[in-house]
Amino acid sequence: MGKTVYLILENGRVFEGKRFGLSGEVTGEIVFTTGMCGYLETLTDPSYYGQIVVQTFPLIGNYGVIPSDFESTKVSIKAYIVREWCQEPSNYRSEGSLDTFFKEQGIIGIYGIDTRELTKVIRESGVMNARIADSLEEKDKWVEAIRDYRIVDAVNAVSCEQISEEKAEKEQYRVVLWDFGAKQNIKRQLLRRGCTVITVPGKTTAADILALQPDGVMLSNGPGDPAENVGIIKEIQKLCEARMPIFGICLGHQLLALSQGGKTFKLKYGHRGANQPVIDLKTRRVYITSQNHGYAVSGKNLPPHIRIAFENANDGTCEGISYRDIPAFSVQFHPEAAAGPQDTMFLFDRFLQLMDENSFRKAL
Ligand SMILES: NC(=O)CC[C@H](N)C(=O)O
Repeated sequence: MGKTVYLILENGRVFEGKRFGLSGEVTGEIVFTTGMCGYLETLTDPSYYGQIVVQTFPLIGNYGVIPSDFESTKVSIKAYIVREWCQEPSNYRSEGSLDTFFKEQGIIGIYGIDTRELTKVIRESGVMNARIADSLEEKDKWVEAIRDYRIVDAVNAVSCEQISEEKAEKEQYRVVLWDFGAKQNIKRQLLRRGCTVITVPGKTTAADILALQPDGVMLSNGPGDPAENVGIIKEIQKLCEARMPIFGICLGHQLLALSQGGKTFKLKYGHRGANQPVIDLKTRRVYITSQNHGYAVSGKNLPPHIRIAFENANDGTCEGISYRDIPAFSVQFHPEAAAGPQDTMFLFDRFLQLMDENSFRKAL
């Protein structure tokens, strides 16, 4: 711990820091999140698969490691970059420090870097790749080599392998959670509302899902470029043709739009944090949301049956869609929060209403 280590950016910039967690060298896509708390939810969000995550908030690790705050069972990030990490966390729920946790999970950590300067570079140049190296001897080689790094086959890398079911205390609905790298708080919010949740792997077909006779399908968040999931997009299209009630979140929102003729594009540096304002275009009310995404659905040339329902108040990008001719809606932000504001939790209740209005299973 504390050994000098270098962060080499694709644009040639180098930052020097100190090690914690696992030793070793790694390449990844470097992104920053502005969340001031919730580092455990960030670390265990499978959507960060393949990425080197930078925290702009300087004090990290202060309340230790608390497994009940995890959003998945493992850490999918490539590496973690912080200004300062707390070596003696203080919290009755803590089960250890980040250093120990990173060694168990096989994660490389760097501290002592000017994360605000690093964030400014990413904001100005745009998202890029980076390499964590023990020396600068091969810097020029790596600056060239890391340009080719891409996050591919991401959903398969993080999705569950088997179907599993968790019963609600008082079952009112049966919902399939299509796991593209789902955050656990999506399942918790469904269970809390009387939904028995059947979690299925990313590679599941529409026919398999329909055979489970759900009242609705939740399309989960997840990592990578949405457009690479050609097979899943086709299966979602079949669910829409069967008029299955659908609620999509983040990657699920993007895949649903792609299945309905929409397009996605990569943002300059993404939206990641817990203070992203979105406008409900029907009520003009602004909600503060939790977000973690590098792609967005294009608001241009949308097919006529797709209506933008939420817009990002900072940059005007699409943050939510409702569909005119199918029982479906989706949002780019995270209504389940974890971490972040819970202003938009009501969307889970809107999903229950959608299932009531379309009573799919009862119609079978
Ligand atoms: N959290 C997510 O679901 C992210 C969606 C997608 N991988 C993106 O980066 O835009």
